[in-house]
This record gives sequence, structure tokens and C-alpha cells, in this order.
Amino acid sequence: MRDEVDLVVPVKTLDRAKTRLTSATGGDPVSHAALALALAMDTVSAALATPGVRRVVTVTSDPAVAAEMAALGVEAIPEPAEPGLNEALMHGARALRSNRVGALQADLPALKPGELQAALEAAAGRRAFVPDRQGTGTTLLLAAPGGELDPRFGVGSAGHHRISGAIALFGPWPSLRCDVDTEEDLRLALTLGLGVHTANALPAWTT
Ligand SMILES: Nc1nc2c(ncn2[C@@H]2O[C@H](COP(=O)(O)OP(=O)(O)OP(=O)(O)O)[C@@H](O)[C@H]2O)c(=O)[nH]1
Ligand SMILES: C=C(OP(=O)(O)O)C(=O)O
Repeated sequence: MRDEVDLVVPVKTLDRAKTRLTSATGGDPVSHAALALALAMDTVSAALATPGVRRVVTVTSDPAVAAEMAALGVEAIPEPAEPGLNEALMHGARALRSNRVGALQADLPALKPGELQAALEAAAGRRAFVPDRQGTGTTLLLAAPGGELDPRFGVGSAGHHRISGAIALFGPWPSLRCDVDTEEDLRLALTLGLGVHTANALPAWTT
């Protein structure tokens, strides 16, 4: 199937992840780690339920993340020696050895499989990306079949992916574009309908 893809989902160690979201859990490290993990679990669960997604792997050096992902049937590939998000994604993509790879950010707790599927179809076999709701970041990057992922994540990644020749996809996919970096993002994701892991890990102010 032309649109079938294997996805790499990068997850930082939970004690370093989602620093901009720290205030959401009142500075409690245990609640913060639980929330960061829940975001990743919901993202991966939605990806696994997407018909055009053949396989999902995570790249992480956190044993707690690896154990929880294993419970979902998702392999955790250890972080490469070279640090950095793009290095982690290239390492995961190489390990997959698939015809077509993609990178999906691990902070999409409202992700709906139908919206991810629609984006895969809109890419129509091209190297393409989905900008976040602000239009500056990237939530999904897809290689062309047989092509390189060439990830350029980081500040202003949407512009970097566009300059590198990837096609920007702007579909009606709010759950795919709502990455959760801040409390404000979390509030918006809540209105879109959170996955069960994040719903169970929500801070008290949301209830
Ligand atoms: N494996 C791996 N994942 C990373 C790395 N850097 C970022 N990520 C993941 O990439 C995704 C997008 O990163 P950000 O949205 O900036 O998330 P973050 O770095 O946890 O958040 P902040 O600390 O607030 O910047 C998240 O799922 C991170 O866990 C890295 O060096 N290795
Ligand atoms: C790392 C990225 O995401 P964020 O803007 O969510 O940090 C990115 O878009 O490259």
C-alpha cells in the first residue's frame, strides 16, 4: 500500500521531558513524569490504531518509558551515542530499515487515528510534514517511499522542513497539530478529547 509507513516516536528521559509544562503539575516531579509519559502513550496508541501505520518504534534511553511502551507492543530503540532529537530520529529510522519512515512527536495526547490517516493520504507518497497549530513547529514528518527522512526538528522546524523541500500539509487535523508544550496547549488538547492515559494523569486544575 503506497501510504503505509513505519513511525519513529522520540521520547526524552522523563526527568528532562516537557520542561515548559512543569508548572502544569505544580512542580511535583512524579506527577510531571507521569504526565509526560501519558502524552507519549496516547500518541503511540493513536498511531498504532491508524490503518496506514505498519509499525511504531520509540527512541528513548528511559527504562520506564521502554517498559510502558513494551506493554503496548512497541519496541524501544536505545538513544544513539550522538545526542539530539534529529540524531535520535535518524538512528530510529535506520534501525527500522523500512521502505517508508516518518517521525511523529510524542506530545499529541488528543491524536485521532482518522486525522493521522488523512495526513498520510494527503502526503500522497511525497516527503511531507504537518506544522503544529502555531505553524512554526512540526508534529509529523514523512519521508517519501525509499527516501531519507532528513529530519530538521528544533526551533522553527516547519520553516526548515519547507526549505529542505518537504511539502507542508495543512489539513483539518486539529488533533495532529495540537502538540502539548505548555499549559495552554494542554487546555486546548482537553477540548479536543484526550486519550485515556493523559486523561488519567491530568493535573488537578483541569477538573
Ligand atoms: N529520544 C529523544 N527524544 C527527544 C530528544 N529531544 C526531544 N525529544 C522528544 O521530541 C519531542 C519533541 O520535543 P519537544 O516538544 O521540544 O519536547 P521536550 O523537549 O520534552 O519539551 P521542552 O523541555 O519543553 O522543550 C518530545 O517527544 C521529546 O520527548 C532527544 O534528544 N532524544
Ligand atoms: C521540537 C519541535 O517541537 P516544539 O516546537 O514542540 O518544541 C519542533 O517542532 O521541531
